[in-house]
Amino acid sequence: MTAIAPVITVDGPSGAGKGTLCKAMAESLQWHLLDSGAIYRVLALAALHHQVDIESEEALVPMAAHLDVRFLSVEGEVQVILEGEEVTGEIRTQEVSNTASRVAAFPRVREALLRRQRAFREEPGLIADGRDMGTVVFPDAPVKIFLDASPEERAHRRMLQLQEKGFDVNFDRLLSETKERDDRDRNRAIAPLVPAADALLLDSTSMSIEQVIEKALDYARQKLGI
Ligand SMILES: Nc1ncnc2c1ncn2[C@@H]1O[C@H](COP(=O)(O)OP(=O)(O)O)[C@@H](O)[C@H]1O
Ligand SMILES: Nc1ccn([C@@H]2O[C@H](COP(=O)(O)OP(=O)(O)O)[C@@H](O)[C@H]2O)c(=O)n1
Repeated sequence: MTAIAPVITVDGPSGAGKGTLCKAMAESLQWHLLDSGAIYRVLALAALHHQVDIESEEALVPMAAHLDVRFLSVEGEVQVILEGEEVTGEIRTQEVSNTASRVAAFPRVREALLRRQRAFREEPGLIADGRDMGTVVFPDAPVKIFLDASPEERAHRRMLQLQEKGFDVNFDRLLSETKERDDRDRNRAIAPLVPAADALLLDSTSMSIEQVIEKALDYARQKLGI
């Protein structure tokens, strides 16, 4: 019997620090990384580029099934390529964030992306970042973490992050869009944002990045016996 590669799932709302934590864990353990949100973002961008109706599940499903996306690792950073074009920065705009959470609410769109996400599971292991990694995509993962923080703290982090990238942002608007997106992610009928029953809950509101990484790595090593 072939052993299946282990997975560490990290789910949580926008700005909780999932991407930062997953990157650090992948580097520390030398494991593969799946940024599932980037796949939903790329689908959203493709729909916007091709002027596909983002309210139409019918139109989105074939796009999701045939999405021409590649993730390239260049000097430790992941580049996102859609239909041959580099879109790493473009998928992080507020418009794409909001569109991503709309297209992600359609059951058949999610279904069409499942196999693609599971294909990232390879030896020596995978760190999977998203909303439903521990509940739907990798329910048998031996290590599950649900990372959270207050909406205000998350919007503040996202504001600093966007400002650093040169975007002009307004805190109040960011906070209301963050809350709106969380509500949509938490209340959708399919794969809602909810901690898996066996997930470690980590509230990072008053924790530094280093503290979060240390706590998560200690937990994962202890669970995996490595
Ligand atoms: N514990 C923390 N304290 C302060 N800032 C943080 C913390 N964790 C992450 N950040 C910062 O917050 C921003 C959003 O983090 P990110 O990892 O992209 O979140 P997510 O992937 O959950 O949306 C980044 O700029 C990151 O550096
Ligand atoms: N596994 C996932 C990952 C993302 N998503 C959707 O994709 C959107 C963007 O995800 P993301 O992880 O890139 O968002 P941030 O946490 O970076 O803000 C989310 O708001 C979700 O609606 C999802 O539904 N399921």
